[in-house]
Amino acid sequence: MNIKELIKEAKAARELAYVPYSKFQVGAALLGKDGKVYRGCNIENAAYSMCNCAERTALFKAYSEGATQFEAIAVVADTKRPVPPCGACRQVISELCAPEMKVILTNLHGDVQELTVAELLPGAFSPEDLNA
Ligand SMILES: O=c1ccn([C@H]2C[C@H](O)[C@@H](CO)O2)c(=O)[nH]1
Ligand SMILES: [Zn+2]
Repeated sequence: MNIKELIKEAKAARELAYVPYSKFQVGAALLGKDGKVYRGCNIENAAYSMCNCAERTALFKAYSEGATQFEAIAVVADTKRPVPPCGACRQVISELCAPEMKVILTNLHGDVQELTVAELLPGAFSPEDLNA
């Protein structure tokens, strides 16, 4: 699977977003090293703080099925610039994905920004910080 195909997967995931409050649909597609794709959409809740982003939906789906090694994640939304993941997702991605993994941010206009997990959240709080 190439980047273009992974973006297509993210767009398909976006169509399933449950967003009655923000009406802001986001899709993600996480490519496992085994070639499997884990799609994720954002899922909101009337208790707003319970909303879950597309990126974390995809990652939690993968981990819950035993997949922990990934090639890339693509994220798409209808934004002017390639959609920037929120701080919570940057933190979760930093811990659950390798620092050199590709992060592909895009939008419906076809703008694409490619970076690595390490670049997504410099100075992330990490498991090592728990060992005083
Ligand atoms: O990268 C992002 C940014 C926002 N959202 C979701 C959270 C909420 O449901 C809606 C508006 O913030 O978009 C994502 O899923 N991913
Ligand atoms: Zn997020």
